[in-house]
Amino acid sequence: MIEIRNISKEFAQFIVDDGIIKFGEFTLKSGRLSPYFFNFGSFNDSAMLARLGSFYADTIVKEKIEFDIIFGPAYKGIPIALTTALALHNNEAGNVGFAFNRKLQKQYGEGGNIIGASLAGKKILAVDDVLTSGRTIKETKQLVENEGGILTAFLVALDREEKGSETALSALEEASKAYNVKIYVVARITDVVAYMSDVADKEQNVTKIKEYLNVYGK
Ligand SMILES: O=P(O)(O)OC[C@H]1O[C@H](OP(=O)(O)OP(=O)(O)O)[C@H](O)[C@@H]1O
Ligand SMILES: O=C(O)c1cc(=O)[nH]c(=O)[nH]1
Repeated sequence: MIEIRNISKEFAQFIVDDGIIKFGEFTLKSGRLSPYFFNFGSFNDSAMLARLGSFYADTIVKEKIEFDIIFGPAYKGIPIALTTALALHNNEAGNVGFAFNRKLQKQYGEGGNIIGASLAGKKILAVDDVLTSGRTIKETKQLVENEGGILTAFLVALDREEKGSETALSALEEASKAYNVKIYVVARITDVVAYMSDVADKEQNVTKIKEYLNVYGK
C-alpha cells in the first residue's frame, strides 16, 4: 500500500521538536500580543535550512503551484527563496529563477532594491515564514508590481489562522480576496496544536495557544 505523506503534520513535528516555536510574550507586526512565536531565526544551521527548503518545495509540487519566478521579501523571505529554489533544483522539479529585495534602496553600484531575476511580466510566487494579518502580502504585491511583475501566489510555512482586520473572513481569506492572490501554506497552527497535544509535557503551552486563538483565531 502506498502511504500518502502528510506534509503539514511532518512540518508541525519538525518545528515543535526543533524548538522553532517559542513560548513567552511576543509583540507581533500586527501589534497583537502573542504567547507563542514562530521563530524563523532558529532555523540556524545548514541541515535545518535544507529541510525547511524541502517543505516549501514539496508543497509547491503537491499543490501544483504555477509561477515563473520565486520572490523572497526581505528579510526572512530571502533565505527562504534561496533554499526553496535549491530544493526544487535538487528534487529535479526544475531550474527556477529567484529574486529578493532590499529594504533600503541602494544608491551606488548596481543600485535599486531588487536583486536577482527580473520580475517584469512574470508570474511571481512569493515565499515567507508566517502569515498573521496578511499585511506583508499587501507590501509584497506592491513591491512586485513596482517591478512590473504579477503576484499570483504566496506560500508561507505557517498560517497562524488569525481573523482578518477588515471583514469577518480569516486573515488568509481576506488577503487572498483583497490582493487577488492564491495563498498556500505548509502547515497551520491547528496542525501544531494537534501534534503538541500528542506529546507529553506540552499541555500548558497548548492551552496558551488555544486561549490566544479564542481571541484572535479565525
Ligand atoms: O501577516 P503579517 O501581519 O504581515 O505578519 C507576518 C510577517 O511579519 C514578520 O515580518 P517582518 O516584517 O517582521 O519582517 P522581517 O523580520 O522578515 O524583516 C514575519 O516574518 C512575516 O513576514
Ligand atoms: O506576526 C508576526 O510578526 C510574527 C509572528 C510569528 O509567529 N513569527 C514572526 O516572526 N512574526
